[in-house]
Amino acid sequence: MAEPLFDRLCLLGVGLIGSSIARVARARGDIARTVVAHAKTPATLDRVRELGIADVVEADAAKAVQGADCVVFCVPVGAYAGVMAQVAPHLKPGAIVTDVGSTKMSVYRDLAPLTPKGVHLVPAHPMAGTEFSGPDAGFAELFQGRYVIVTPVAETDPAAVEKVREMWRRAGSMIECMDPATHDKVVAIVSHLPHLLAFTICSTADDLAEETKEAVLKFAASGFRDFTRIAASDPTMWRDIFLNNREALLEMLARFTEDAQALGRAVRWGEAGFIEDRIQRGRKIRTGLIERKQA
Ligand SMILES: NC(=O)c1ccc[n+]([C@@H]2O[C@H](COP(=O)([O-])OP(=O)(O)OC[C@H]3O[C@@H](n4cnc5c(N)ncnc54)[C@H](O)[C@@H]3O)[C@@H](O)[C@H]2O)c1
Ligand SMILES: O=C(O)C(=O)C[C@]1(C(=O)O)C=C[C@@H](O)C=C1
Repeated sequence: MAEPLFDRLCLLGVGLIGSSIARVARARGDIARTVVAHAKTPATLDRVRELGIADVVEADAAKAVQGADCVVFCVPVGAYAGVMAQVAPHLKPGAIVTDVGSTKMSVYRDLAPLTPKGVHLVPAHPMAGTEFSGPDAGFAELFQGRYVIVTPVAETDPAAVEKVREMWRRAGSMIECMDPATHDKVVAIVSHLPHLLAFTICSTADDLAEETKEAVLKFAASGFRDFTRIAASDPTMWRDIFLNNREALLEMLARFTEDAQALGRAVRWGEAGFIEDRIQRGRKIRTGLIERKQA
């Protein structure tokens, strides 16, 4: 087995993503010698102890980061600045601070000004997840075969970037580097807008059920069900994502609205060719995704 990459890895937040990192680190043994886990609530801390997925479980964030050579923010992106304010004075000189947050410009905005000199900030985002949250939801294979986007900037230390890349390689992921603004645009269309649509379609169906006093959802077959899986995601996490990728999300929503209206217009005027073309494009994207997965 290769030497562990880190002596002490500290996870701030042990929900779906943090607990999956803890599990893969434990399963492999070559990511960290010691895994320290910090969470906000006593219930989560107790559960992490029961699950036995970390070597040290620490209620105090400042104590948790002490001596860690890598600290991973695994909390909702809206909590970053507050957590960093607690831990910054206690970070080891030369330590790497990385994260798993779904937005990346906000990470620079919230963490960079508080990061002590000599500590390396290397933001990252695993493109892997589920609709479940909390420490029980995690699993060691979550990152297997999935992309992780790392978003260094010109000043980022290349050696620190390489260590973060290697951590994700060992977790089974494929790594791509991207600038933070491009990242936020890409995820706005492939992740944030689909969630916004899913939350909205469920609310609309719910309103309709109230208006018609009919159990609309009783008749939901697999099309609507697919939306409800996404809509079951954690409210705090998604509130924070929407508010911290506001510009890119609103831009994609505006484009989507225009395109949806164009399709609506085609339906109104019976433009069969236009309608069929849109459906064909959807099928092509689905087929392409499946082919890429099999390749
Ligand atoms: N769920 C996904 O599919 C997914 C995928 C990729 C990235 N992410 C990102 O990963 C991060 C974590 O998401 P998750 O799905 O693991 O969420 P989660 O709700 O399962 O876990 C969040 C954890 O953070 C803790 N926490 C919240 N506020 C805190 C605070 N102020 N101080 C300390 N701990 C705090 C919670 O107690 C919990 O342990 C988010 O930033 C999210 O954007 C999520
Ligand atoms: O699979 C899911 O349920 C997810 O929502 C995962 C998903 C995504 O949209 O693809 C959600 C947010 C993350 O930042 C990355 C991945």
